[in-house]
Amino acid sequence: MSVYTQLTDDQFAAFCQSFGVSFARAIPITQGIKNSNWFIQTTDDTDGAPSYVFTLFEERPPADIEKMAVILNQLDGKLPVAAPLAVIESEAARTDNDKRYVIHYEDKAITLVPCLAGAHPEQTTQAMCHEIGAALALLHETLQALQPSEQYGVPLYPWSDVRDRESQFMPSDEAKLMRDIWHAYTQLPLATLPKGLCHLDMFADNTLWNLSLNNSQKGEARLTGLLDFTEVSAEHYVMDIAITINDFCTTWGDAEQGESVNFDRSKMAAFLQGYESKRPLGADEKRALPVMLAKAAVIFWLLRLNVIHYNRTEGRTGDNIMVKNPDLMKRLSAYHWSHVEKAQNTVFVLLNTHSNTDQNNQIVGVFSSITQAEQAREQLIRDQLTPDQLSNHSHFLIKEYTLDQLL
Ligand SMILES: Nc1ncnc2c1ncn2[C@@H]1O[C@H](COP(=O)(O)OP(=O)(O)O)[C@@H](O)[C@H]1O
Ligand SMILES: N[C@@H](CCOP(=O)(O)O)C(=O)O
Repeated sequence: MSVYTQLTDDQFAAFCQSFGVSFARAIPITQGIKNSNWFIQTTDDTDGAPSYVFTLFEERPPADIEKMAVILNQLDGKLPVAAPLAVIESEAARTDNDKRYVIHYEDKAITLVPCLAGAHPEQTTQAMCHEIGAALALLHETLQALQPSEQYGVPLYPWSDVRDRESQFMPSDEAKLMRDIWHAYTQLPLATLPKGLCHLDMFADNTLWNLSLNNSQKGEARLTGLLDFTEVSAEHYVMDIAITINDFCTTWGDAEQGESVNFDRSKMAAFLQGYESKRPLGADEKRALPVMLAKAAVIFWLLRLNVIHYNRTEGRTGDNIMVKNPDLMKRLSAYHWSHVEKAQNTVFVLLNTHSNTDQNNQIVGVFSSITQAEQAREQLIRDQLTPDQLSNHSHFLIKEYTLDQLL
């Protein structure tokens, strides 16, 4: 559980009053690792269910949280988000265009948002991956209205500083893995990949779903909440896609399960289908995805090491501090990187098995991806064959080779 700052009931009551809410009880929230969160019951909550969530932002400065409030208001009505309540101002202070959503406590921002229904999923299904894919695409599209995006997003965290600090203490193979992935990322066409406001932390535990037994059995869990917009920044959409895929499409094992990390490629296909139902991906985004998946896992490997670093240096200890296991993200990075390396060492050879010039198969072309080889085969068939020959083109074969097989 993460509650870093302790507040008295009198403080809660006064802060809630600023938002026009009559405080009855604060219940610490057990999830979350960045901020202090409480469910708030009001004096009108006779059934005991809390109406609001009170957040004290431990890291982000109040100016960033004001930006987050604008973003949430932009998404409100399109996606299931909890937009912050406005501060009740005196008549003299209030102007229509000047609503405030944040109050301050010791230079930290506080917001009060409606409590959304639903629960965090312990497991995901293909249908849920499809739905979150569509929701993320809608988020990307909707936030395009806020321009220039850099002005609405918070600055990206300086992950390369964390990498430099942490990689000094890593075994050399882990530091090499991180370095190789980072290098491959810098080789992507970063200047031209589409960019805009991204959530950057859309993990399953930042989403809420209607998971009633009936719905789960029928595979009909519905998305009821998108949470934690503190990291929204201008970034490549494909990075946001990779971050979300990494969590939704992976089954994370705990210590008893040997900290296993099982990535499910059919869930990823469902996610991408959902995403593309709202925003089709460009060919360059698709090509970048395997490296982005590895880079996204590296970022969260570093993020978790960074939380441990700050807990240590700031003396934050105790039962109410939750940490997430960096090693799981390290394993996911290694898994994705092994796919990138395999793809880098694999070629797809298009062969004409009915060649007139030789008894052997004739090599028509060598391609770095199966898609390119298939496109070339289709083009060849369209260019060379008459319509009645089209049905019989099975002599064009595509074979997969590793580079060392060709030497
Ligand atoms: N509007 C909300 N409705 C319901 N639950 C919420 C809401 N906001 C936050 N929570 C709960 O609080 C937890 C922590 O919130 P989050 O914003 O993820 O905190 P942190 O930034 O510390 O990670 C969430 O995982 C969720 O369980
Ligand atoms: N989702 C991240 C870290 C941020 O945690 P949150 O609970 O504050 O969303 C992770 O899993 O490492």
